[in-house]
Amino acid sequence: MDPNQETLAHTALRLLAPFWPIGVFATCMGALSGLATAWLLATINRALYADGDIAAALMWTFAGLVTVTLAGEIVSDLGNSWIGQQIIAALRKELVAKVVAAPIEQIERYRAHRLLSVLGQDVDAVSIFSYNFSSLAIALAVTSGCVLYLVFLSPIIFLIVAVAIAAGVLVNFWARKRGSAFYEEARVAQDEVYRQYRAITEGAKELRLNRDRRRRVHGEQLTEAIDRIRDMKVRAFSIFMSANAVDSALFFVMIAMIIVWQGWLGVERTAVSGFILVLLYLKGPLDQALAAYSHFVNAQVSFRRIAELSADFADPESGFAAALPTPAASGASPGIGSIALRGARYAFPAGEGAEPFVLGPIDLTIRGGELLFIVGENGCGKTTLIKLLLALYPPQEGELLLDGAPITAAGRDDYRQLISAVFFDYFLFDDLVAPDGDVREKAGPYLEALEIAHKVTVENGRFSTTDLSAGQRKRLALIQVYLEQRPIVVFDEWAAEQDPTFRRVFYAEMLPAFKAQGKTLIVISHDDRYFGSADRLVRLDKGRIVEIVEAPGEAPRRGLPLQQEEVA
Ligand SMILES: Nc1ncnc2c1ncn2[C@@H]1O[C@H](COP(=O)(O)OP(=O)(O)OP(=O)(O)O)[C@@H](O)[C@H]1O
Repeated sequence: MDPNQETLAHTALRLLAPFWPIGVFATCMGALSGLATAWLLATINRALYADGDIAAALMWTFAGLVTVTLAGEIVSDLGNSWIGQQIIAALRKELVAKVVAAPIEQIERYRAHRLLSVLGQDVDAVSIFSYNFSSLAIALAVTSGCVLYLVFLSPIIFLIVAVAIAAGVLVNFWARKRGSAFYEEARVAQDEVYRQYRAITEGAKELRLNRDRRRRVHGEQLTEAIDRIRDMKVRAFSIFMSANAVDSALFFVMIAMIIVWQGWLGVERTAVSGFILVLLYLKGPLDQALAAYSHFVNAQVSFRRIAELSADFADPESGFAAALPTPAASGASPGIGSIALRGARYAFPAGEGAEPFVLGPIDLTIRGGELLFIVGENGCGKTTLIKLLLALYPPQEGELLLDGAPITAAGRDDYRQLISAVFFDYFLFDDLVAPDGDVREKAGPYLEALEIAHKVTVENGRFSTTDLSAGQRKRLALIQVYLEQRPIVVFDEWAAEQDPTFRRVFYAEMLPAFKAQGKTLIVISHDDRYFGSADRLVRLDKGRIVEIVEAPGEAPRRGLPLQQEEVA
């Protein structure tokens, strides 16, 4: 295992640290309850053998011990459950914080379905264990109290009990090893289930149109993965249930041995009945503890996944402190001088049997206030280039400069706050965030101008609906860009879903209007009809800049294919 990865125990202790006083108190109360239970059983045993009437003092002892037992159990139960929930909440927050602060390439590599599977299912598995933790803690406390009483009653009989306990521990150790392997396999199948959940929700339309694919996704891939989880969990449960059965058998064999050997061992009858009373009482808490144990093994498997995610996302991007104000929030955003890539190169990791895609080396200076189009065939690297320009991917070689100064790792997040973007695979947030003022008032004129005011209003800072056509949804994404008032604006094929009229409005009116405000515009486009609207056009091919055309609207073609060195 990776040494950086924490074990379940380490993490539990780390997360438990802030609550240790309550934890110690709850555990002490549980132990007190355990001791009181043992004492209670001893009192009952004595009362059974008492001559004549039971003394009032004994009754008071009985009542007092019942009160202590119940109070201890309740306090311990509440305390441990509360701490369990605190730990789960802390774990959730810690993981979410790591994902939010992780470099974008890390999230892309990890894949959404695996991420959701860990954040959902694995955290839930640990959570279920934490619910059971209090019963486990109480059972252990009660058992410890009872064991003390048993040693006091008869050390010789206790030896038999100790041998049986040791045998039980060995059986459970074996069960854990076998059961854990099955839980592990079930966990692998769970990733596949989450992958297919995305397919049946996000690919719902396609699945309705293609019966063969539907059969494959539903009837084969998903069903097989679900069945595999069921089979593996049933096998794990069978192992744990078999271990429980062996433990129960050991338990009754132990009682039989005590009864049969009592004469030979020369133990008093009160001690024998005390033993049997305590052991029969203990059966309940022990069964509870064993049930919690299978949840514990499952939680351990899930926790390994959580630890892997934690380790994978261990290096946050710097400058992510939530308290930092967004630079653009401090008033109207000033224009920028230039953004430049110098010898910048970015390569994706090679896929199986495929050459890795390499962008660069790129030398490109974008002047402040210009309208730059990035064009080229599918897969030539346009989106990768803007991810470099947006500091979403750090260049593996070369550098990104703003006004001539390199953007360091620490400055990346600040730099990104200068940019508004609508990506091709954008996410439409239904709430609006603006640096200042009332978003309702501010968004109104844009809703009108974008011709969606009859469909959408802004209520309490949110769009009243986002159930719109693809083109209309993209117009809503544009409203966020208007409200952000940032000096750099990036559009990745924004107009792809727009009707011809609105496409023209975008290129002929909206882009020039942004430019008139002094914004620097980077636009990825396949709309060659409108390439003439650009101040400059950069053409990419296979990850390299092959052409830069100045004022493409002024002449049919002024640019010539360039050598890479000439492109700066
Ligand atoms: N996350 C990724 N992992 C590995 N390779 C990737 C990844 N994203 C993109 N690529 C590769 O990088 C190449 C460039 O992709 P990019 O999205 O930059 O192209 P593009 O020019 O924007 O294409 P399009 O016009 O289709 O949007 C692609 O050929 C693809 O194989």
